[in-house]
Amino acid sequence: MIRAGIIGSTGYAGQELVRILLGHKDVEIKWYGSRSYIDQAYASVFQNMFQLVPDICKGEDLEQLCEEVDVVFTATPQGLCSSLVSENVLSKVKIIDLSADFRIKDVDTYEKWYGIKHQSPQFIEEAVYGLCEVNRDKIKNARLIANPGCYPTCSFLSIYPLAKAGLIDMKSVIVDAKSGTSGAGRGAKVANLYCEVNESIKAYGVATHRHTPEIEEQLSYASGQEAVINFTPHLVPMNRGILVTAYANLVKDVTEEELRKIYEDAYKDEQFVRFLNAGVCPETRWVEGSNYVDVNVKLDERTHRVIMMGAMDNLVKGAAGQAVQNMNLLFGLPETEGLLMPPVFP
Ligand SMILES: NC(=O)C1=CN([C@@H]2O[C@H](COP(=O)(O)OP(=O)(O)OC[C@H]3O[C@@H](n4cnc5c(N)ncnc54)[C@H](OP(=O)(O)O)[C@@H]3O)[C@@H](O)[C@H]2O)C=CC1
Ligand SMILES: CC(=O)N[C@@H](CCC(=O)OP(=O)(O)O)C(=O)O
Repeated sequence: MIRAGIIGSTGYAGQELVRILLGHKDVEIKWYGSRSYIDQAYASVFQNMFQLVPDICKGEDLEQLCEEVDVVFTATPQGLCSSLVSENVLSKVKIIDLSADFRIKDVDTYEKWYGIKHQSPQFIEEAVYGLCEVNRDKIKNARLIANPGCYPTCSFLSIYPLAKAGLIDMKSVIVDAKSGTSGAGRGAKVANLYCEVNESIKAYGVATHRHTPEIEEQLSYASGQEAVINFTPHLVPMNRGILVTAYANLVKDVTEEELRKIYEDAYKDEQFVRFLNAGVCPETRWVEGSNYVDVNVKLDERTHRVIMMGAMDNLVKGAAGQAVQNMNLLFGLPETEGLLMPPVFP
């Protein structure tokens, strides 16, 4: 059995990790980490876990946790994981960090977009960006995984096949993205109150959102060119889900059939990326509660642009599901273990 600890188990991403790991036959959760609910029953925080989780919440103590578990998930705010990780910790356990601390290779870029000082830049180079579909082999031997961001996962997987094929102008990419409010976390904020969010939709972080450099970096690796994108996220009145509609200029003439063949080839062996039939647009409701990303592509001959679409559950493939996918790779398990639950509907 793999012994797991979750720092931040009482957040939205953390509680989703608990739900997924409880259904994983090779994992036992040993540590339900919290800041606000120390010594309280986990099931008193999340009543859906009544009679399923008898454990109490514990404070964050990575040095002690290292002695008790094989893998630690940090589902905590930006800056916490980088303030805890050390050579001693990494010599004892695998760390899967759901925050952005180790996603961006250039520390100045991280500090500029996140507005905080990085606490352990010495581990950035070694950290592996945990996008399993692209970095599978590197992930298997890693000690420290930077679990990708939610918007970046959906944006990148929607665009990746054409970026890799060199068919789009990497300075023309526009990503229009929408997220349910669980993406903003469980902490109380006026902007996320029911009356502020319900029956409304708004853009936010326009031209300044911190996921912009993460998406650009990964698209640059995939295409071998410098990617410069416009990324505009929107908050929509639903609990879960991310929808991406991305646009780019084609750099050469191509048919819709050729575009579709590129996607088919890119994703034919990927269990969690579903390339939809022609004409079907991804919808968040068809992936909710699952680790699937649905993608599709459409050629607009009139404008000589391509439209790339994706839908995914921000808490599953965008956070906890992807973290478990990474854990499976780290421990030599089938990548899909514990993750094949079908989407829920309605
Ligand atoms: N929500 C999402 O869709 C996604 C989130 N992520 C990332 O996952 C991480 C968690 O996000 P999310 O679950 O939304 O956030 P939440 O605000 O819902 O949860 C934050 C968690 O971190 C704990 N925490 C906060 N400060 C500390 C601290 N100083 N020491 C120990 N624990 C602390 C909180 O504990 P307590 O509740 O007990 O105070 C809580 O369990 C973030 O880095 C986020 O960027 C990544 C992808 C998607
Ligand atoms: C709706 C909403 O507010 N979403 C969050 C992104 C989700 C998140 O937690 O960020 P990471 O994926 O980088 O971890 C935001 O825009 O800041």
